[in-house]
Amino acid sequence: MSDLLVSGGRVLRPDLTIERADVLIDQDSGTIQAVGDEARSAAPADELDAGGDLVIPGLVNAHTHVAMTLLRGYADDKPLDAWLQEDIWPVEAEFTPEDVRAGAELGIVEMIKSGTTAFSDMYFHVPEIAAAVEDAGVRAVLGHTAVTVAKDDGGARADMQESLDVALELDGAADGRITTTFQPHSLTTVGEEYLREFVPKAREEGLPIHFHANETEDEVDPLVEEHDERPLEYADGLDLLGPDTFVAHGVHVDESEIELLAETGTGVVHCPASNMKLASGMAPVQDMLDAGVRVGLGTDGAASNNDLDMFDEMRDAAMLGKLAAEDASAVDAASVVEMATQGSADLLGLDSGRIEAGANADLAVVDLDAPHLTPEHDLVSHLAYAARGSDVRHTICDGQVLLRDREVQVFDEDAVRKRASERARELIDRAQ
Ligand SMILES: CSC[C@H]1O[C@@H](n2cnc3c(O)ncnc32)[C@H](O)[C@@H]1O
Ligand SMILES: [Zn+2]
Repeated sequence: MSDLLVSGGRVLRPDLTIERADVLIDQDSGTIQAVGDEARSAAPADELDAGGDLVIPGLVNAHTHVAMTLLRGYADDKPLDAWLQEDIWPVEAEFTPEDVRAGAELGIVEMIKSGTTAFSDMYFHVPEIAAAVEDAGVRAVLGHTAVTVAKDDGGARADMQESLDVALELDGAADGRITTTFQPHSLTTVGEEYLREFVPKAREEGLPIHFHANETEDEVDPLVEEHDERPLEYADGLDLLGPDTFVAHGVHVDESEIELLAETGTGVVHCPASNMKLASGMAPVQDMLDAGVRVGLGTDGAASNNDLDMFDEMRDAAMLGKLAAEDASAVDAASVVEMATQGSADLLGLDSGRIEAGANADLAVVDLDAPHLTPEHDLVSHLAYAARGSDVRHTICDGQVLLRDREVQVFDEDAVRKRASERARELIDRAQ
């Protein structure tokens, strides 16, 4: 048996208490074998020093478009609809499979370096993203995102079918590190007739569903006008809601929709940075938590954030949650740490996000030896408000060391950056 000992650190336990403990990992099964006294192994095959550090569950980015790293800083300071229609979609039409691979590798390197071990993605050329995930050793929930607007019937049906096919083909890839979702892009960009035809097929196949919902008022208002019901009521009528569904954003949800989310067990991925940058609005996160809605956290793509750092996202979620509730006690530090770990992992169906024997060995080790993390009154507060992705010293996923003393082990970081820069430049040249 091959084992790995993470030694000398303080460990964030599932109840958010902190304990001085070693963590023993079974690398063959990729799970945590023991935490604390039982973890002291006579001669582990490998050891990671966590002296003075905080060992936390690997962060889980529950909604992104990883290859959009190529568009970081390309189009800023516009609202969602204009940003997509005028800037993003015209360039995305030029993406080649190689571009998606280069963007995915860059995004994965960024996530590994900032302690994220799993992500849920919506994009196209998905086999390229899967190949990057396989090589990197991270976990991912992938899928092909279908859009039917501005397509003829044949093109629209082919796109919906591709979303089903990709989800069925890639489920379980990379030794089980890849799982999948069926992905209509949103309730306004996929026509009702296509949802009526394909959602039952996805349900029959037992596929989880991931889509954008209630992101902006400009999206909600025409849906209410057309269907004479709230967007999530419309979605429920199409069998889109349920415990196997998670929606991205959920900004403009009214009380009845919050109740519906809670009743149906539908998850919401809160994306605070993107919602602020595109001026989409403030999600009522504390109201959703109070109502028992399952809430996770995501960065959205790097073109609307503009990074994939989940520490930033925790801080943004706490800050924006207070503003939305007009209550400084709303969306507190513990809530955002839970959202970024167990909350997101739960939505994605992963046994990650908690440091406990039997769970997936997905961990990040945070170096606390920094002025901005001094003094140490409350380490959960530090995770939410003060720590940065660059404080991550080691990252482990599925029992394998992906980042050791801030060095990426699985990719040549410089080569990934160079390739992504070149591809991004050529892509923009082609699009103009
Ligand atoms: C067709 S692949 C996925 C699609 O989603 C686009 N996208 C990126 N960010 C958002 C967002 O906040 N709301 C809706 N759609 C978004 C991305 O550019 C791809 O085209
Ligand atoms: Zn998105």
